[in-house]
Amino acid sequence: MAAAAEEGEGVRLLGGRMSPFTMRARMALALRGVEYELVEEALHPRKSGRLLAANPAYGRIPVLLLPGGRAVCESAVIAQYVDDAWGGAGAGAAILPVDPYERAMHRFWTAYIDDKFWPALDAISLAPTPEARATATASTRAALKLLEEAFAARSNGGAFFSGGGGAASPGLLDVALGCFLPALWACESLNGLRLLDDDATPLLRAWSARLAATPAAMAVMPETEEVVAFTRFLQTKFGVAGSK
Ligand SMILES: N[C@@H](CCC(=O)N[C@@H](CS)C(=O)NCC(=O)O)C(=O)O
Repeated sequence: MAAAAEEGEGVRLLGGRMSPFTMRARMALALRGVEYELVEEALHPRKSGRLLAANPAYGRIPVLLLPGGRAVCESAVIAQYVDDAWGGAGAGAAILPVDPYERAMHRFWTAYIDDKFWPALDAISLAPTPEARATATASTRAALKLLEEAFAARSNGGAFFSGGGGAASPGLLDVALGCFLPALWACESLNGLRLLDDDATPLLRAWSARLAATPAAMAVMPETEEVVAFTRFLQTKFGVAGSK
């Protein structure tokens, strides 16, 4: 394991096992070989004082708590912090590419995933009407199409978005999109859809299977059935009728 960024008590991650953003942070920690404790935060019926103190800006999980009490919030920021803080001897492969343009591309597409792809995917299962569900499905497919093109451009024929001429380790963009795979598979199952398939998104479909088979993903991705049950719970909570 890589040495912790600071001396003292261990690294902790405030998060939730079913939270995709927590999965993103956990995959980054695993890729860098960082030892940490996952502290499960119950967001309902109210958030803990610990979470609100650690993330007063958003009050959201995940939050990385460093020895000494400092906190890093926002999953993409956490992934990049982990990359910066736990490099060096004994660390796992780098999460961001070395090339400045590729680094910029990883950050750009990570923001796109959070701003466009995830809200569209999330809206499919939580849509209040069949029309809204159809609109969200079309937006999700359009986003995946762009991400398919991004994969072709960034992977350079390699196994992951991180490309690098055959580099076999996932990077920022892999964990940024990969953390939503369990939700995507659950959405497919709940709504009788294929979102990743060999016709529209052959590269992403193959990538998704490769990423899910990595130790970093296997350690944190819940079974699809668990995510289906969690989505049904959310549908009930928000008073939304499922499509099946
Ligand atoms: N942009 C944030 C999103 C985090 C997020 O939405 N977390 C959810 C759980 S998956 C949460 O804390 N929800 C509670 C809330 O929004 O109040 C990140 O990347 O970390």
